[in-house]
Amino acid sequence: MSDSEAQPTGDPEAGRVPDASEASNGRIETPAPDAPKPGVSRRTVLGAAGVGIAAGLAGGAAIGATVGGRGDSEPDRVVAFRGERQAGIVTEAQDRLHFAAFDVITDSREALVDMLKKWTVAAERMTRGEETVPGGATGMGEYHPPADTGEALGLSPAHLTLTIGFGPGLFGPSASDPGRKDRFGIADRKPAALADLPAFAQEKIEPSRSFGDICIQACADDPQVAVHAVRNLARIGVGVVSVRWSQLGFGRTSSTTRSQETPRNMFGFKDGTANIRAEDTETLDKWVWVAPGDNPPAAQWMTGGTYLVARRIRMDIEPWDRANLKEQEDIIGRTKQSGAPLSGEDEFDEPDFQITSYGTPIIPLTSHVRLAHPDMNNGAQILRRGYNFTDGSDGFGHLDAGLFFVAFNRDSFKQFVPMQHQLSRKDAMTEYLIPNGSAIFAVPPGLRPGEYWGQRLFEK
Ligand SMILES: C=CC1=C(C)c2cc3[nH]c(cc4nc(cc5[nH]c(cc1n2)c(C)c5CCC(=O)O)C(CCC(=O)O)=C4C)c(C)c3C=C
Ligand SMILES: [Fe+2]
Repeated sequence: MSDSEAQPTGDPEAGRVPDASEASNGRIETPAPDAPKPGVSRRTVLGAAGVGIAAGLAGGAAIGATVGGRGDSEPDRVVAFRGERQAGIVTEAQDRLHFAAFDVITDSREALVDMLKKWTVAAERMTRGEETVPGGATGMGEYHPPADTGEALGLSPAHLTLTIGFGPGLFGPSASDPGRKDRFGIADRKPAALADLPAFAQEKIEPSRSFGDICIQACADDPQVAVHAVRNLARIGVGVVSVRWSQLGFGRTSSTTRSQETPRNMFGFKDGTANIRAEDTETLDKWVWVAPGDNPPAAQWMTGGTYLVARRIRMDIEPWDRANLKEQEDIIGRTKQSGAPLSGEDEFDEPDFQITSYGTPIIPLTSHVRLAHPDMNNGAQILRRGYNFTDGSDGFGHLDAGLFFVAFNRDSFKQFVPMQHQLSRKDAMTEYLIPNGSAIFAVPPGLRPGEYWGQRLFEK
């Protein structure tokens, strides 16, 4: 975050976020002229400025958007904010998550759109490792609350991605508020696939951990960068939105590019082996991205987008830890050491569900991988992008640990929902799981230059 941009001044207008009246034709003009160019971290500019070569450096760098949208080869760790898709979906999964769901607390469409414009400016800046506004943390004068909270000053952009989604409640009645009106005149623009998730067997959904009108998924390789981003968006949104619930995640439980090692979940098993990857473009088109034919003209704003399902799944790790290794492996359907299916030898071997031993399937009928596999789900696939969590203990001697499950799919009611029904009824792992948070959001496509978050939804 920039000290170099800070222009110490007593002028309260200096570096403030432009408001809606300043944006011509709804376009957001994002980069401050003196801001580091994409691809140049705050730290780089700071160092370079010290020897007087900042301008040359800033002019020469480019965004490091690789196939997963993340520039691992770039030392500066910036993921492109704009593009055909929102970042944070096929972007190589970062190590940390701060996910926040907001209630919209105003009935004013103008106030909501104004906030979305401000959010866009701040979000794009933060993904570049900049303050929400130039000089926001310390450069706005002594007598004004800083426009950036400051805890990311000096930190790398850390591959921060900010992904926005809109919940069913934004469009009128929903599970969180069944009596709600169409406050923003957008009910006709609600896609059919943006409906509340049904109840599933064995879950204990807590409304205070569920639903939401808008979500922000902040992923980064530094937890402080992700938390700073959500905190500052919440601060900018005061009076328009309030945080309904949020979740921190500390270790990814999926891989989203072929170059990533498969991580492990809180059961100690490799998780993400059979996930869809950024490189699987045909599979993504089939199972993740919304196509023009999926929606009527009023909901075309979702074309190129996807639907995000979030589930907070507490894992009963203490009883799990007392289960023997064979029992654990039979529940998952893969070996703990290598992650290979019980029918194979290597992690990436295709599971063979036909093989039996003494008449019993080697991959048990109640195993997780069998029941979640496309063969058992009419071919359906989903892109998983979840995180581990531990939120202290429950007061009864157990860790409140689990998996914050995030999945992206083209139509949750044809993909996630039937899969989840099957798992919650038959999966042996269910005995160790307590899903207690649940939400669905429509995630629009990425932004073109000058667009703001939600523009295609709110502007006809
Ligand atoms: C409804 C969808 C799914 C939920 C909810 C879910 C929860 C969940 N999963 C694990 C651990 C593993 N899952 C694995 C594979 C896997 N899981 C799902 C779907 C849901 N999981 C799918 C579609 C798949 C892939 C199936 C396939 O095609 O083979 C695995 C195996 C490794 C891997 O492929 O990722 C593990 C391990 C936990 C712990 C959990 C809830 C807490
Ligand atoms: Fe799973």
